[in-house]
Amino acid sequence: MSLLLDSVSYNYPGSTHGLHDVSLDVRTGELVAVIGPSGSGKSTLLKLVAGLETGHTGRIVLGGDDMSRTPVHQRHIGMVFQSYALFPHLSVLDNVAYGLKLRKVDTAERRQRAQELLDIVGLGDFAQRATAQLSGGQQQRVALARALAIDPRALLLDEPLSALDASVRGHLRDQIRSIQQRFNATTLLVTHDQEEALVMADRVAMLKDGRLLQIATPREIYEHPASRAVAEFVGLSTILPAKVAAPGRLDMGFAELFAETGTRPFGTAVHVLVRPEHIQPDPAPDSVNRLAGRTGAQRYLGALTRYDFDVAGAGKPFLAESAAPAAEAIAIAPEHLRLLDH
Ligand SMILES: Nc1ncnc2c1ncn2[C@@H]1O[C@H](COP(=O)(O)OP(=O)(O)OP(=O)(O)O)[C@@H](O)[C@H]1O
Repeated sequence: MSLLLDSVSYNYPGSTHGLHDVSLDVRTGELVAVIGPSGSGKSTLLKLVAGLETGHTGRIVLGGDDMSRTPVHQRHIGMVFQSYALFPHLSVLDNVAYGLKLRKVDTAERRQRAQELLDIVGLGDFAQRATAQLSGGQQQRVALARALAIDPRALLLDEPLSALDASVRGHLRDQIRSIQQRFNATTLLVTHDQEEALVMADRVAMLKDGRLLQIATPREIYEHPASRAVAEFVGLSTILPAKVAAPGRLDMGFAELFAETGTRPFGTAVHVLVRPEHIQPDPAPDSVNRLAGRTGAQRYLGALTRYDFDVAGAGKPFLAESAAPAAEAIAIAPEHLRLLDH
């Protein structure tokens, strides 16, 4: 079932904060990750889709039905939040069966369905436990089973992994993704963890100040960010100002570099984005876009070393990653200098 937001705007009462003219579509079975800095409107977007906040303008359409005036419980949406929010006085099984009870599904059927879902999330043997006896990761899996038990029209995940430690998070990330795909659940996932977004999502939507800056596949948003704000938020990079000096040539102030300048006229001011993995250490002396300098701070990451490389006059170091840091020069292939117009 597809989910469409069409020019959705919302202000919290007495405030200018909220969402501003956000349009996006989530296709049936698609997982769209919503990212953005703190206060950018991620949770607000989810609450509007869920119906927990009301009074927006524009349309929220689920499977062809405009939900804008539909109360929370009639939207038939599954939700998983950061805080596990399980009912502590109910067993694991009864937690999962809860939504079915509200929908008046008979006892035998809802117990069977809840047990099936617990099996799917790998907690089949925990049905009779109290929720307090579960780890954080297990509680989040119960929350996911509970959200899916009602056969929801859409699934909303609000930072479902952020309270968990890194080792559990990585594993659960894969598990949630595979269950989401198995159920073909149309899903919005809010996360502040951009790696989580890139790994899990079919597409990533970036919000800032209540506005949608870009929605694109993980690869597209990483390799072709629509603006400086997106480039700075998604992945590591070095971003420097430059001017078009001639077709295919950039004046960086400290050097002239070859780059794909497109149809931009002479003198156009741009910013140049370079990803760490695109910086080649110690190129041949006659290499294109060779920059001499010296290595600064280094962080050993196992297979790779991440390091700063200082080029005189650049104003800030280039952030690079390679098996070994550069000794005296780096080079950046012209196609890896990404020009940002705003
Ligand atoms: N109940 C509220 N009343 C007034 N303003 C609010 C309310 N809830 C959130 N806001 C404001 O709306 C904006 C968007 O908040 P929201 O919680 O959606 O951001 P977020 O991207 O989810 O942030 P975070 O990553 O910190 O959770 C922020 O400026 C926030 O201060």
